[in-house]
Amino acid sequence: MDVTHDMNGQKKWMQLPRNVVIGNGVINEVRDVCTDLKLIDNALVVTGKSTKGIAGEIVQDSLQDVGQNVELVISESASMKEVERIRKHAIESGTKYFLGVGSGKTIDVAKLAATELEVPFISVPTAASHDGIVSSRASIKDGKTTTSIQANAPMAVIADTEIIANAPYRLLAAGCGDIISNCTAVLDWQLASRLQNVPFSEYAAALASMTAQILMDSADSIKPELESSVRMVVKALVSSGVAMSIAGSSRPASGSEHMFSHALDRIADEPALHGEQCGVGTILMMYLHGGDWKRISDALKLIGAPTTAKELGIEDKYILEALVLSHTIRPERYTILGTGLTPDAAEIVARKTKVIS
Ligand SMILES: NC(=O)C1=CN([C@@H]2O[C@H](COP(=O)(O)OP(=O)(O)OC[C@H]3O[C@@H](n4cnc5c(N)ncnc54)[C@H](OP(=O)(O)O)[C@@H]3O)[C@@H](O)[C@H]2O)C=CC1
Ligand SMILES: O=C(CO)COP(=O)(O)O
Ligand SMILES: [Zn+2]
Repeated sequence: MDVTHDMNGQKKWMQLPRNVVIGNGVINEVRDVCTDLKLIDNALVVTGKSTKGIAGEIVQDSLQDVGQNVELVISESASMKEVERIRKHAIESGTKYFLGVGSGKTIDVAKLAATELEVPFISVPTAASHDGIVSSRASIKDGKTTTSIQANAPMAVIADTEIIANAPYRLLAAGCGDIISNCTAVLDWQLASRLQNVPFSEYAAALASMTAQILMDSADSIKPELESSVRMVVKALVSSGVAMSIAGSSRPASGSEHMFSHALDRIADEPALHGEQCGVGTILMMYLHGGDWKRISDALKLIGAPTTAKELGIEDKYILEALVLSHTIRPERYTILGTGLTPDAAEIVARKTKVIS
């Protein structure tokens, strides 16, 4: 079946970005892209504290240069309260479209505020840390709880490879972890389709898993400060985002390994980056699937992404607790975790895969 469903299983339109611009210096093409999309006035740039100076102000200035009214607002968290604050700001200033310029949190807040106001949204990532830069999903965090919400996909994605190559390499390596996690997400989806007859899209699943395989095959060419690496990762993130749009859910890119990451977000004192945790979660869940978990671990190592609790900066006890908690995170999403792991089973998987020692 290859129709798109929302979270309630109702049919809805498949949303894809219209323009995807990837390359060196393409931040200077933001205004041309906006003109092409007939977005000619009253923009709201949502950016982050550090990314304001890296890209937010460049976008604001270049749109002002062509006579647009552009406001800029800094977003510091991805909470619902923050979405509400920015939505109100947009209403008061007559915003006609949003640009999310920055990292994952910033893009999610801008994406959801734009969805609620039913105005276009343009994604301008300054890091390739996960596939939310292109997807029709927004992750909202309230306290320690993360909620994944269906939103409108960006109308355009403008990824400047020079800016992204200059971002801390840790963010790009995390993006690779998020892509590699498609391996177990697709296995979980196939399992749920066989056991519970959940809606399954062959096209979305094939695209998501092929994207992860290509990246793993090229793992030794992903290096810091290399624009060619950034291009490869951004294209893979776009493919993952498209797979989610085809599916109408995050199923092709989020399974048990993401549940493990969401569990860590809830319990760890200082969680690591989303993509880093998903990468380690993929090693663990591939072991549970009886698959080649070592290949996952080797690819992450080649890229320079964490493969152990120590490298994540998370205590072993939280890894074990998260493994036991993971199946409760999203009970409606059937995965290899089934009804859950016992504490002793969690310890075996974590030790065998060398995630803890
Ligand atoms: N919508 C979706 O489908 C998905 C959403 N998510 C969500 O995204 C968030 C995680 O996003 P992630 O990007 O990993 O982390 P963050 O959004 O937490 O960003 C990490 C840090 O990187 C900084 N940064 C970004 N770009 C640069 C740059 N070029 N140079 C220097 N610093 C930079 C940010 O600065 P600044 O302070 O300016 O922001 C921020 O401090 C979570 O809330 C997660 O739930 C995750 C996966 C999918
Ligand atoms: O992170 C995602 C895909 O990589 C989105 O998944 P969630 O639905 O788990 O938030
Ligand atoms: Zn993810």
